[in-house]
Amino acid sequence: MGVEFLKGHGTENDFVVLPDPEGLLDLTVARVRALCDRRRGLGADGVLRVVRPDLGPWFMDYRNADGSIAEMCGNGLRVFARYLVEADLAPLGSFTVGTRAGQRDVVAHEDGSVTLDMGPVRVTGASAAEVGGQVFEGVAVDVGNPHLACVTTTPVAALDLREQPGYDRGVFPEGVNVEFVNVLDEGALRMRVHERGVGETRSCGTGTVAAVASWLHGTGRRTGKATVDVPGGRVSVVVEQDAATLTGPAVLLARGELDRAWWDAL
Ligand SMILES: N[C@@H](CCC[C@H](N)C(=O)O)C(=O)O
Repeated sequence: MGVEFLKGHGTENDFVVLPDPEGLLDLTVARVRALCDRRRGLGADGVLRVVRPDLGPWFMDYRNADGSIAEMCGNGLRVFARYLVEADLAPLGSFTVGTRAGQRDVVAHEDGSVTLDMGPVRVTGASAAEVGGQVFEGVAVDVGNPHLACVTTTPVAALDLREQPGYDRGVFPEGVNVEFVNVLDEGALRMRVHERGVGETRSCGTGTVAAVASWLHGTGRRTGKATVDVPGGRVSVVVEQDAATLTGPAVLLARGELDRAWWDAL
């Protein structure tokens, strides 16, 4: 028997989903890297292992494409929730999923979109990123995982994000996801992101929440809402005093089996 997989994406942030309810898969760094490689594997920004410890809530075991572990993934959690519903493992509507950042309530809608409780969002201080010699002032934002969200008037489309943006390793010892944000209008943002453990991606759900928190912070507010346009589509974010929600699409596009010999040889 091969290893069951599905492929999905949320605003083109794409994932390999590995159903593994009993936690039997040995998901090594080498296997994650091979799965995510766009030439020698299926290709993805990350892996979502679907496990159910002790028959409690389903748990999203998220890995970045380089094999590193991250606390939370907003786009991945929408895809994860969509998989649970399509596999009849969770109902349409509300249920809870465990993540390394804590339990998250999700609402799977009939149209395929998913709304996530993103937990509390905290702006923890000022910092800066550097791209091509240009310095971008921003703020550190904790969305369960670390972000440096920089609101700028430089058009984000003009940035070369092929390399890791420079950042202060003293502020972000575990690495950081870096967002560049343009304000299009009140409540309408555009964002590009360089993700820790991946590189530039077409979207980052936690990053969009950080972007909205950063924009609000810069205008003297702690709460508010915005749409965020990313290269892969659009999501909606609401930031409240001690909570935030993220709504956006979740797509499953393929399912199949990994060749067992390929998997075992990794
Ligand atoms: N793409 C994700 C974030 C994935 C984790 C991130 N790269 C990290 O290392 O923190 C999202 O949609 O939130």
